[in-house]
This record gives sequence, structure tokens and C-alpha cells, in this order.
Amino acid sequence: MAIISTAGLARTFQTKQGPVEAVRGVDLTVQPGEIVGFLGPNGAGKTTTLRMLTTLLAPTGGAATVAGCDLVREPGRVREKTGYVAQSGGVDPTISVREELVTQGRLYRLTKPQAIARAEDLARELDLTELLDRKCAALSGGQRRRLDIAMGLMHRPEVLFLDEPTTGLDPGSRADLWDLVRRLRDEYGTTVFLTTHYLDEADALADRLVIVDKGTVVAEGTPSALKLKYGGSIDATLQDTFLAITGRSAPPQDTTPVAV
Ligand SMILES: Nc1ncnc2c1ncn2[C@@H]1O[C@H](COP(=O)(O)OP(=O)(O)OP(=O)(O)O)[C@@H](O)[C@H]1O
Repeated sequence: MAIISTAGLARTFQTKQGPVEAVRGVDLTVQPGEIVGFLGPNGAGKTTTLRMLTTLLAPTGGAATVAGCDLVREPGRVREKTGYVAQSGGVDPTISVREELVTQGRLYRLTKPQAIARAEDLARELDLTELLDRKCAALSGGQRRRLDIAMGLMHRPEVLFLDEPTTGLDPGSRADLWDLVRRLRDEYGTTVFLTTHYLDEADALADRLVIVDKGTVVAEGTPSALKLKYGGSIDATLQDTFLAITGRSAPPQDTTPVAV
């Protein structure tokens, strides 16, 4: 059974300048344990879709289930089973990494000893152990990103949504994050749904790509299948494939990675 299933999922924003159809009827099916890359040009509707699938934003049309729960009727259960790491997470700069993680665990109703143990496990997995007693304000950009991800994993979600998880990370930290995503899937069967503008990341990490443009799905398939169908050959680059599908190049890559 699909772990994410959407039919005609839509969101229109009402603005002073008139309605903005950010997502116009997205149909998606994701199987348990899949790593899906959700790609598209700037403004295609990726974040809006993620915010709906994580119950942060109500759809204005269509229906969806996530981890067997209806998005609109059972938002609390969807939240229990999903983790969301937004583009910029909100951490409290005045408290320590450990306190931030334990507080997050407590919000998900872990007991205090469970939350402390989970925080230490995740710190180990995300290379944060030596930073556990450091104030969040004193973390580098890359360390902050790893903390954001640890927070999204405190309740061991069945589905993890990552919005541009490696933007701003240096190459070594990106590779570590890819390893972590693969381990989550292999060891815990976690389904991972991630947006990224790094086409090499999508190519290396995702089992399947879903490409959106102007609020609708315009192509989907394995990276190789998309290269063959749209790029003309299995050896085509994903950059050329993306260009063929959307008529636009992928947005410029972040060329100034932060140190961790
Ligand atoms: N709260 C809002 N009010 C009005 N329009 C919005 C709102 N949020 C998003 N939009 C518009 O909806 C469209 C889709 O935005 P969204 O952030 O989902 O795109 P995206 O694919 O995540 O883009 P990016 O790659 O730049 O992060 C854009 O045109 C955006 O301006």
C-alpha cells in the first residue's frame, strides 16, 4: 500500500493581486521505503506541496493520505508519523543542542529518559555529540542544518520530508547526509521525500524523481528512465534532462558552502 497518495492536491493563495495557484492538482504515489526526489524550477510548488503533506498548510482542493492517515481528517496522526525539516528551521538560540532535542522529543510525548537517550543516539548518527552542550546560537550553518535534521527524526517518523536538506553544506557534510538518508531507509525503512536543486544529489540519492512545474507533475520516473525518455540517452546528464522537461536549467547551485 502506498505510504503517500495524493489525488488532485491543490493550493491556491488569495492575494491582493488575485489568486495564485501554487499547486494545481498534484497526483503522487510513494511506496514505503522509497527515496523520492521532488524537483522543479523556483516557484514550481515544491515547498507548498511539502507544507500540505505535513499538515502545515490546508489544501484548497484534492485529497491525500500520508502513512495511512487522511491529511485533512487526521492531521494529528499524520504529524505523529511524519518528520519535516523545513528550509530554515526554528531553533531557540539560547538553549543547548541537547535541551533543544529533548524538548522536541517531549513534544512528541517521549518520556524524559527516552528523549535523552534518543537525543544522544541521533547526535552520534549526525556527528553532533561534541556539540550537545553548546548553545544553538553558537553553531555553524552546517551544524545547524544537522540539528534541524536531528529534530525532525526525534520521534523516528515513518516518512521524512526534507526541504533542500543540503543547501549550504560543504561537500563532506553533503555526502554524510546522503549516507544518513540511505541508512534511515535501510535500517528503519523510513520513506524519504526530499526537494533539492542539486541534480547530482537527486541522481545519487533518489530511487525515483518527480518533477513539478507550474504546480503540476510534468514527469516522473527513475533517474535513468527520465534521462532515456527526455534526455535522449541513459548517459544524458540530469541537467539536460531537466532542461528538456521544464524548458529551464536547474537554478544555479550554491557555490559558497559553509564550513562545518
Ligand atoms: N503564502 C503565499 N502567498 C501567496 N503566494 C505564495 C505563498 N506561498 C507561495 N506562494 C507562491 O506559490 C508559488 C509556489 O511557491 P513554492 O514556495 O511552493 O515554490 P518552490 O517550488 O518551493 O520554489 P523554490 O524552489 O524557489 O523554493 C510561487 O509562485 C510562490 O510565489
